[in-house]
Amino acid sequence: MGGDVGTVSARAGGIDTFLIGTSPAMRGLKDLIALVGPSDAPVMVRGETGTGKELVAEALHVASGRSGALVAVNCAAIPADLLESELFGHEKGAFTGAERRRIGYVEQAAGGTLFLDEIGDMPLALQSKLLRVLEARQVQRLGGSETLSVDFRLVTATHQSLEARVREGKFREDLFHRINTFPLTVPRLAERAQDIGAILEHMMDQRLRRDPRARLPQFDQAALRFLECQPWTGNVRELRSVFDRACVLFAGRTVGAAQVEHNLLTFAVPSDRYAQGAEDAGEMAGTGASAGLDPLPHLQGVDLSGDAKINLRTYLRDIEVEMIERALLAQDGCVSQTARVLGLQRTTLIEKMKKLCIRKPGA
Ligand SMILES: Nc1ncnc2c1ncn2[C@@H]1O[C@H](COP(=O)(O)OP(=O)(O)OP(=O)(O)O)[C@@H](O)[C@H]1O
Repeated sequence: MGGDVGTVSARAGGIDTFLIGTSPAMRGLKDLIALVGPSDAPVMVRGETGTGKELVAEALHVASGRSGALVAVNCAAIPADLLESELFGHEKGAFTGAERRRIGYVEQAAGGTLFLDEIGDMPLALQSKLLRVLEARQVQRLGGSETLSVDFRLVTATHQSLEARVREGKFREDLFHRINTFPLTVPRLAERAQDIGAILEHMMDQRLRRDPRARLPQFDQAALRFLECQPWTGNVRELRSVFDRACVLFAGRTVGAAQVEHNLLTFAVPSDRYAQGAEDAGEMAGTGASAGLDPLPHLQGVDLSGDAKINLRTYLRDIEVEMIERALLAQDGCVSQTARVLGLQRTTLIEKMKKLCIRKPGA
């Protein structure tokens, strides 16, 4: 979908083919979709931005078994003065510029589903009209005298608190109750982090379908664990942009936790992408200094060519201490999370902390 409005034709396969995830949070959501999908009652999909509310609307349409179209309208993206005629249609000559009859989205959704995204942004005057249409199941085009019966299933979505909009006088309470028969909340990505691997695979499949010769990045286990520990304030949309970045920066290569941290979560071009001569990351690690590449962060300023001696064991221990301390800080002192981020068993991390005299932050 995307954009202001779209008509979506039914997808082949069930909802599991596009609404990805088998975590308990996603399973709960899919069970509810299967339960309320076939009923005619209005559904309100809630959830933070980028959680997949539009996909849930699509899943509800598929689960409804309705043969008509899914018509998706983003109420925030259409200028307020146009929204009314876009939704309800108009007759020729209804207003200046109405050169021909227009069938509105409500009519287009007959026998199918009308998805009103960002319903909280709908102007108050239009809210009254929508309520009338929902109550009467009839619509009148602007400038028209005919009353048309319409049979559509309403799904709405919002990322804002409609209760707060009602309190502020910006959303009609009667409409709120009318459309809130089945509220469904799409969980944040951080609440279903275990689905990240499957969602990434799905994104890879989508890319391969578009371009069968695409060279895709491969996320290793440590990279996946690292991704699973992120806050994901932009939810799946943010994950998609990390994936898109990986497709450019690590096409056909393996992505580890360090690349995720340094190049994907905070955008930075990996040094071997703009240096000459390095063929892969392993080669870069081995020859970085001599090939004129940027050295790995911990080797910056270290001169291995002169007489200076380095105690490798002490050097590595310092790196280990620094990594553990930084990870503990980033994970608010949570040892289990820190162990996951570092790819260690919890007990191994505790042993290392004892041995290296590392305390939890604030302890
Ligand atoms: N469970 C999922 N499986 C696969 N892709 C997903 C999933 N959830 C979301 N996405 C993808 O994440 C992106 C954002 O999803 P979507 O537009 O549905 O979010 P939204 O909640 O409607 O966001 P907004 O509130 O900003 O409109 C889309 O590219 C969508 O395909």
